[in-house]
Amino acid sequence: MNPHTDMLDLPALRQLELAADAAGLALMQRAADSIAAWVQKHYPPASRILAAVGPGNNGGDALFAACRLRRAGYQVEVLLPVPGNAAVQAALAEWQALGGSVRPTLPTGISALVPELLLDGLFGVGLARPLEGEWLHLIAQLNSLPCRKLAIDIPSGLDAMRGQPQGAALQANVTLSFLCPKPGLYTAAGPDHCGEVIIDDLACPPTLYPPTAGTLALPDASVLRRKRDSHKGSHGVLSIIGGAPGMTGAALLAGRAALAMGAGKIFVHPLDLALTLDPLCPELMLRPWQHNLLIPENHQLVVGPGLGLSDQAHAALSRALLHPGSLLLDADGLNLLAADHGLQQLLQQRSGTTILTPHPTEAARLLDSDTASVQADRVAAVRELSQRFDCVVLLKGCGTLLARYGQPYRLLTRGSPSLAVAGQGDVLAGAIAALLAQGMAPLDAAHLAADVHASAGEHYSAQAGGPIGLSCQQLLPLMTHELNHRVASSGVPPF
Ligand SMILES: NC(=O)C1=CN([C@@H]2O[C@H](COP(=O)(O)OP(=O)(O)OC[C@H]3O[C@@H](n4cnc5c(N)ncnc54)[C@H](OP(=O)(O)O)[C@@H]3O)[C@@H](O)[C@H]2O)[C@@H](O)CC1
Ligand SMILES: [K+]
Repeated sequence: MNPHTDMLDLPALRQLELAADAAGLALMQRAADSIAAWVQKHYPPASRILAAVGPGNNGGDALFAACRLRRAGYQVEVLLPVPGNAAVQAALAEWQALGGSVRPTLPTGISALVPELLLDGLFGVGLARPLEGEWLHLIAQLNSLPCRKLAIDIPSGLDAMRGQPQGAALQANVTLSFLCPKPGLYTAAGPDHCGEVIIDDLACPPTLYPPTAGTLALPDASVLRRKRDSHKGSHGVLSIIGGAPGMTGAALLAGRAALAMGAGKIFVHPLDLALTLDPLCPELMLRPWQHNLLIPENHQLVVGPGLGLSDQAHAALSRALLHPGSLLLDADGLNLLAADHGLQQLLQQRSGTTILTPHPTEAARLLDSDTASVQADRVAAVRELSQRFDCVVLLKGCGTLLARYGQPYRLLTRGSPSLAVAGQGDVLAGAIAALLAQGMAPLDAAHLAADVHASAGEHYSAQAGGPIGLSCQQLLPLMTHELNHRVASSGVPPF
């Protein structure tokens, strides 16, 4: 267990808290120390701080931190809307012994009292249901304060495991989270509510942690290191089936991305018979799809970019599912699969690994569900898909998730809205297949390719001054650069 990258399910997190309590670790005091240390690092003494204290231990963290900050000379106000639990009462006794008072509400029009920093300690991982009534009003009031906001453990109102606001959620600039990362900080609406995320393990010994459920740790890229004594055949072969009339660009983009990510040889089999050359990327070998097309076993096969839903597309997918090597299904490859139990049976009989790369709506079709339900619990959705289809699954969207049944799920912390444009799914499919072709294990290939893709999107935003206007052609060189960098910095450093 690495407490900075590994994640627990909620029952396991509760188990850890109990174990720490039994070991006499006084985690709440450590949490308060951590909050006070962060404030002292960023704000000079005498700064105005407002601590919003909720009814549970999250409130206890905030109020004990308020005591430390008052002692250190800060001007601290405490907002305590309801009487809290025993921990809050203990903190309150200390606060009152220091001469502090509390206010139950925020006055409206509080311009005289605007703090420089809000400590958000209303709710943490104990949020048990959607917020209602006065709590909604209070979150709105706090969000409208023109000051920076530090969320304690998790922005109040945000579901720590799912990343969804429950009625409303605090909009933080920084989130200081304890013991281990929580998936809700990084997926769905989490990143838009958390700001910068800092993990403090509170010096809790790794031996106390229960088994992990998921991880933020990235796969090692050293398997992609190249020998000087290598040739194009050393770097794998892949075939792409897709590119129906009107959608030929999708298959070409997948092929170009595979080239940018280092695949040795790339065949594109468009369903549009008129497409025989990519003039911008003549390295791609275009062989229009025919019903008797035979894909050699050693080819990594991608089916879906621009495939369409025609009878011909269906025939291409049926045949592809018999491919003995690994197979990646994307876009209409997934939509055809979702709509046909016969194809699903063929998938279950496959001997090679299959990777599914749905966006949330495609995932919903595969699960006979709807997009909102998938987004409401993205971790559950990706795990269920990987179990139901016995595949490696990559669920796109903010905080991309990956799962293979029986292994900890993986979660990407990187990403950029620059990638929310046409063609990026095709690029990602080609990129994953390229890493498979070069010998990476399927889950690692999908994970590393997605992270390189996400990082390249971040680099674009930084270079272009914002996320608008990214084309696939602009992204590919950034991906190549990022991948080379990952490989060069992997494994044992060279002399
Ligand atoms: N334990 C430890 O070792 C450590 C814990 N730590 C800290 O504790 C936090 C977890 O504390 P926690 O379990 O007390 O839960 P917390 O988030 O404060 O809220 C629970 C309270 O909220 C209430 N409530 C819930 N939903 C509600 C709603 N919709 N609307 C209104 N009320 C609602 C709920 O009431 P009830 O559901 O019982 O009615 C209960 O009163 C964690 O995030 C971290 O900050 C750290 O110090 C490290 C060590
Ligand atoms: K909070």
